[in-house]
Amino acid sequence: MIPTPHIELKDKDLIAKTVIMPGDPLRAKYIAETFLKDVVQINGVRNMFGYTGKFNGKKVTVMGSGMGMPSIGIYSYELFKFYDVEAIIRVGSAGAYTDKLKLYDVVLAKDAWSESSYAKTMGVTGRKTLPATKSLNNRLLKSAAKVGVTLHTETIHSSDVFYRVNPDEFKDIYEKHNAVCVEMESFALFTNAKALGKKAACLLTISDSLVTHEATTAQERQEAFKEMMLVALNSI
Ligand SMILES: O=P(O)(O)O[C@H]1O[C@H](CO)[C@@H](O)[C@H]1O
Ligand SMILES: O=c1cc[nH]c(=O)[nH]1
Repeated sequence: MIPTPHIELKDKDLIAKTVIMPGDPLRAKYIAETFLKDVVQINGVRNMFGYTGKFNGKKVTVMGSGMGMPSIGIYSYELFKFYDVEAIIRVGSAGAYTDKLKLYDVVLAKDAWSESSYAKTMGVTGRKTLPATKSLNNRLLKSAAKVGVTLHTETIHSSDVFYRVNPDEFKDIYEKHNAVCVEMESFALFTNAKALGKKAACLLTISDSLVTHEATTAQERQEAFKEMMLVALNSI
């Protein structure tokens, strides 16, 4: 069934087996322009830009997911199911729930805890915690060691809500679920991987802290996450 409703490409060979997926489509463009050679654009529907190119001679696709679980749910499902993608590595920003994490620290999600009903709705599990794919995480850990980046391998919180009525709720989530930071997509990504027998992982750079209230600018978020991107690219 290609093209799909949200990806316009007719030739699935133009999409690599591994897709690196930031939330922001402009970050996808930046990664393609900065790190890849022989780049072709593979999607522009709804401005959800995707590109395929070569990194160190290896084919890789980078494509935006949009924000939140419904959005990454659509794109990751179409890539896994209809474009024969085997692995998706999300590269995102996250808010720290503990002062042990500093701005620009890089977290590798061991698993994602969520209040979301996404996994239940998909018939995958009623559990609220889903793991990343271990073999893919091991590849990312090896890559990080090679490029000299420290990864904090931890449980993360995948939230349906960015603006909470009670901004202090994060303290409870940190204590009860050991989730060290918050983002908004991994739980759906891990669900789709499990549903379709594929691989998924998530690297996050700390962009702000709910504890200290420090924050990065939008421009910094778009461009300054090079360490995480190099870990993802060198794992391929
Ligand atoms: O930087 P990205 O990948 O978009 O990730 C985080 O940033 C967005 C919120 O600002 C959410 O998508 C959250 O998961
Ligand atoms: O989802 C997110 C991402 C970054 N910072 C937050 O507070 N939440």
